[in-house]
Amino acid sequence: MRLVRDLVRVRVPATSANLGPGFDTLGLALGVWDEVSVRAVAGETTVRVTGEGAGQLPDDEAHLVVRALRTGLEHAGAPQAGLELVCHNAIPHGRGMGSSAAAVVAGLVAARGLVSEPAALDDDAVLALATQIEGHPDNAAPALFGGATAAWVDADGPHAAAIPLDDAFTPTVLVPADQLLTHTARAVLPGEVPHRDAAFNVARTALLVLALGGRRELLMAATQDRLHQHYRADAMRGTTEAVRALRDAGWPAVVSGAGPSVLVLDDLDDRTAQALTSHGWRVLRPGIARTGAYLY
Ligand SMILES: Nc1ncnc2c1ncn2[C@@H]1O[C@H](COP(=O)(O)OP(=O)(O)O)[C@@H](O)[C@H]1O
Ligand SMILES: N[C@@H](CCOP(=O)(O)O)C(=O)O
Repeated sequence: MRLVRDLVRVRVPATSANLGPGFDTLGLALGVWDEVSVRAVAGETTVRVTGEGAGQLPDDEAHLVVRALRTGLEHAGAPQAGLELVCHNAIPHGRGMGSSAAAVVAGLVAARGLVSEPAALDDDAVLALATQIEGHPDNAAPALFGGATAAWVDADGPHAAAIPLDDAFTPTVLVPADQLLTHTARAVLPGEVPHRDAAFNVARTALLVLALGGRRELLMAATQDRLHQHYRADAMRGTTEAVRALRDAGWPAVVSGAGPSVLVLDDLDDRTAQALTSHGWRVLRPGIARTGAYLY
């Protein structure tokens, strides 16, 4: 295996995981995109970042996209080289919009673009490596494939399947000012949950697949959760309050990923959006990314 290109560019979408009941399983690709260009060079690795994370991320081998790229090159049996990265980031960090999965998928897909036998880094391989790095497949799957996905892990590794999405489906994302890192939000989850809560979520997750396909009357019932949101409530009080108020008003709101953003599985009305903006929330109507990461 060798490197056949010295410059590749990748785009990768934001993702919202869980969608309420589908903890570590369901995910949705959103139309907010990070762009990374990668040049293989003789010198040492450098990273330039604009947009989200500028001035806060490592500018060397410690950068997450570089680490994922190295993992991809190693998996493909390709030689390592110095790397010159330019990252234009639009996905907010530490907000539950899958920025880390996007960075990992960007690095792995960039590695695919650089090597002589890209099949060594086909979608199965990228999903497996991204899941290893992330620890769960629910963001990596929609970041890679686009649309809505159900992801699961078997003895032979992670898999994903597309969930049919109603064409008229328009999500809204509410982004707070504060970050909450995913590993912090995962640390508060219990090791075990009551059987009745597991059964509760199984029912809602099944309903949600129907609701996403067009059975919108099921959306409120389908977005209930007992596996993660209430355990995390104290770590994101503003989010918990916003989800509760929105649901009381009839909006299918859930915590986006591990939070603290809120995902509303509908097109929020302007008046409510303005009220939230005046309380410090950024209101995004990103649309759905129907395709996942791609080289361009
Ligand atoms: N585009 C990026 N480039 C480099 N590192 C990133 C990028 N996006 C995220 N990260 C790293 O991942 C962290 C956020 O990941 P995480 O806590 O999983 O939150 P989320 O994925 O929900 O945004 C950031 O603080 C940063 O260390
Ligand atoms: N299933 C994960 C999803 C984390 O998503 P992120 O966008 O917050 O990284 C979890 O709930 O921990």
